[in-house]
Amino acid sequence: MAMAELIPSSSSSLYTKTTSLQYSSQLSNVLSPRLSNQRRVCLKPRNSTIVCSVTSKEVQAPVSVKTEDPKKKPECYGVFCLTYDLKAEEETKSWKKLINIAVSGAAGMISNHLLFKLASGEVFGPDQPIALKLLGSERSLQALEGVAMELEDSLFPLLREVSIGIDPYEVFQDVEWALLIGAKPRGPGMERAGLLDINGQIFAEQGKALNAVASRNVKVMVVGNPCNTNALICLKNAPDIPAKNFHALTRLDENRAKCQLALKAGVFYDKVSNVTIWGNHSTTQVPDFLNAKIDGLPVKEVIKDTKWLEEEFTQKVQTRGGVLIKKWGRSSAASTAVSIVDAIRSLVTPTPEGDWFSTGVYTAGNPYGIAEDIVFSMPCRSKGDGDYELVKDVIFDDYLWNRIKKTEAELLAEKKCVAHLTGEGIAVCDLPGDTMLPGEM
Ligand SMILES: NC(=O)c1ccc[n+]([C@@H]2O[C@H](COP(=O)([O-])OP(=O)(O)OC[C@H]3O[C@@H](n4cnc5c(N)ncnc54)[C@H](O)[C@@H]3O)[C@@H](O)[C@H]2O)c1
Repeated sequence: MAMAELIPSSSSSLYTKTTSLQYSSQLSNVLSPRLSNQRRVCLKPRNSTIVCSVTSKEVQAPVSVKTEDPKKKPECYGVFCLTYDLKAEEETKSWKKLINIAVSGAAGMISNHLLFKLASGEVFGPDQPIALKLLGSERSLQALEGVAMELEDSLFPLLREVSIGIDPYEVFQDVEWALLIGAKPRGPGMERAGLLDINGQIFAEQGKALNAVASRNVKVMVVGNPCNTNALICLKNAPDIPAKNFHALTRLDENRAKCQLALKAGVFYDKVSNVTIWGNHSTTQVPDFLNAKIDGLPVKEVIKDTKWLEEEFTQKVQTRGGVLIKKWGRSSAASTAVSIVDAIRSLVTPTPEGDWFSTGVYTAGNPYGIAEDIVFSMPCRSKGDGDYELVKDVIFDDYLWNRIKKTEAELLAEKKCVAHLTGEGIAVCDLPGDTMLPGEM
């Protein structure tokens, strides 16, 4: 028999808490309305509290979720306010322990693709139940509710909890993964330095929040641009979390590079491996064709057109995002979400023998001679435990090394621009040219 209580929180608002109920036998009912003898009703009068109620033959219990003061505890949403006896479910289905995943910018375009992939089991596997903690901005709070409604209506069996909020200190509580997508786009006439500052502040605050309330082994994937330097700011503000746990997303660039190499070689893209993106997620990024392979052979043995590799290929990958915006009228969202999935899966599944993947990571003790104390995309391998190691057996030639130095110089300059956000003194911003982010015009 199910029961629900309406519990006043310490503040003026009310939160729904359905307490440790004998809900396990009714789980499938909730997830599968065809079988259900329950009915859930949610009402949100204009400018007021969302009121949900669950009714069944046995239960008539009001369930309430407030929205009045957005700076409060993250809300459980609708059907996700019901709690179930997960233990019984785990026993029957051999499910793993629930993991908490925070997604910021959850009402944005990338998240609109990503959240449904996460909830479907495509990312963490069909035996991994998840809780989604959605962080939005004040402006996007209502849209966040819309996202939560779509998640409800999708009836994902693995999605056990959804909560929404705008305070990272609330939303990041106990999270094991933090996918930091939310950021401000560069407005017309805004300098890159301005973007670094405005978004840097977001990531400084979120770093502090992660440090205060997240799992001590949280893995952080920074997507919001400029993502390398945002990741640096974030990790500097989270001193109690290993710096190694922070990533800047460069997997989309790797995927784009693989596609272009496949196209030129006339092979299907699954034949392309060992592609590294070195450096910054900007137009100084270096897609490495020297170490990449096609069908197990060095790219340069398959594509003999060095001019194409050095000029066209490199430039195509670097500017792909901008070209796509011109065609689409908006920046890449679906392929970015796919690349976030790829990036996470690369950390939670063992890397195939002989291959590697690119991710922007903290350069502490790197074997290549790249400047320390920045976030730089490099080749990595993982045992599938969420951790990674840098690949040692890569080669460099003058072309590759000169390009790496250029992207390194950009990241060192960006770092100086945000010194006020990393606790390293006064910011001095002298960027070597106003490079575009791949997602910009
Ligand atoms: N690293 C990459 O490969 C890559 C690729 C594409 C886009 N991006 C970047 O990802 C970011 C998001 O892109 P999008 O297309 O989803 O943008 P979007 O504008 O559709 O969504 C961004 C969302 O973030 C929210 N937001 C803003 N500030 C926030 C904050 N402080 N906390 C939480 N949420 C906040 C906004 O309200 C909005 O809903 C951008 O910075 C974009 O440049 C990175």
